[in-house]
Amino acid sequence: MKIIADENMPYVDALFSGIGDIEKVNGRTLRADAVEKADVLLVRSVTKVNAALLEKNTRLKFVGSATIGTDHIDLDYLAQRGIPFANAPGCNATAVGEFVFIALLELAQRFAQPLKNKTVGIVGAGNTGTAVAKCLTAYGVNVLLHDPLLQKQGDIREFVSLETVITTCDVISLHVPMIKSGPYPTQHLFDKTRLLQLATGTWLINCCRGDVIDNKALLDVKINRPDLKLVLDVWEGEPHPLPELVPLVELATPHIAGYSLEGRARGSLMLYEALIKTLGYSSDKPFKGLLEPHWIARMDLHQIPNEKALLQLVRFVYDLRDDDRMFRNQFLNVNGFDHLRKIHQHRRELSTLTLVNSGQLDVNWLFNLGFSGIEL
Ligand SMILES: NC(=O)C1=CN([C@@H]2O[C@H](COP(=O)(O)OP(=O)(O)OC[C@H]3O[C@@H](n4cnc5c(N)ncnc54)[C@H](O)[C@@H]3O)[C@@H](O)[C@H]2O)C=CC1
Ligand SMILES: O=C(O)C(=O)[C@H](O)COP(=O)(O)O
Repeated sequence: MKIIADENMPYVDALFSGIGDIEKVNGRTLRADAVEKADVLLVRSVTKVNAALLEKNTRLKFVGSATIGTDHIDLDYLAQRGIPFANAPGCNATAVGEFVFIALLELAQRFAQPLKNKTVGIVGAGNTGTAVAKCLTAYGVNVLLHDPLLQKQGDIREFVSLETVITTCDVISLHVPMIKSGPYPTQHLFDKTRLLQLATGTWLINCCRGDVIDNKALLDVKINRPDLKLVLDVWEGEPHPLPELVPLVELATPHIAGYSLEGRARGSLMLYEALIKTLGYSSDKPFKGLLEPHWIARMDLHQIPNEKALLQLVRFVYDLRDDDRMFRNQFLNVNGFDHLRKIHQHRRELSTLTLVNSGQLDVNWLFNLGFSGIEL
């Protein structure tokens, strides 16, 4: 069996080598000739899987995408050809949740505006939006959710309108899929009109898809609104973001909000499990066996951390400023964006740091936030 896998998908050898011969490819430049002989195709968000890519292939038994987003997959075409498909919903939710939380702690310190006093509006309350809400709620931040689809489906959480989010929230974090049509499209959901409605001093975060914000309009608005603070992990026109926009963004990263090692390992493992189910085999790969232990084992807590100390604590695990710095140095290089994504190996989740509570401190909120904990 021939397995063609994106070279940026970790743990492919550990998981799939017993199933077939693996060929690793650049997913961004993948073309029909290269997948002609594939029995299994494993992709990431940069590969458009459609009739043009698969026209020469008559043997494909499975397509997997190690992502939650499926906007790069022609699902109707796969269904029409009877090719089983799986993606990896939720694999990177914790990573995105922690990324947004850490970004907000960074902005709070930078602008001396405590995060605790802010109201955060989350647009799209699925896997990643819920993970952001979990971190913020654990820390005691007020959160408002907007998700008309979940609201209609009877989700018991409280929801507000998009207008309420835009006009009343101090922070807005976007977590919707890329949808071009239908009753709730998200392409340019934040167009010039909505961007102009943002309240003074709003912090706007986009970790879902670049096209959810009209980036040209954002540039125009931001030039005249220094009060707006932006965190962008995703960009229109990836891998070539608008060059004038990047310097105006507080924290700028190359679509890596979901790139914890744990999140990426979960994505590969979910595809492995879906493939062996499709083939009728049984699973024998434990998640824990895939990951290397983290270099920080445990840390003693002697007092309850304030917001500044909390930021120092999370920076031990993941310092978002490193990714921001590398991005600013590289984004103008032709392959800079993709290069940074390819070499991204340095991020773990908060659970890799065990906090030892030897002083009977009231720190359950830290464990709810994601750190591992031991009570002595
Ligand atoms: N930057 C990164 O590394 C990552 C980006 N993503 C992107 O984020 C998106 C969301 O991821 P998940 O939360 O895991 O997906 P999800 O499918 O679990 O949640 C998306 C939510 O958005 C809601 N939604 C859809 N249209 C909406 C609209 N017009 N207004 C408000 N809510 C709407 C849906 O009802 C759903 O609850 C993905 O589709 C993907 O494009 C996801 C993971 C990592
Ligand atoms: O899950 C998604 O959807 C994402 O956007 C991934 O986190 C990142 O996508 P890749 O480009 O690495 O597949």
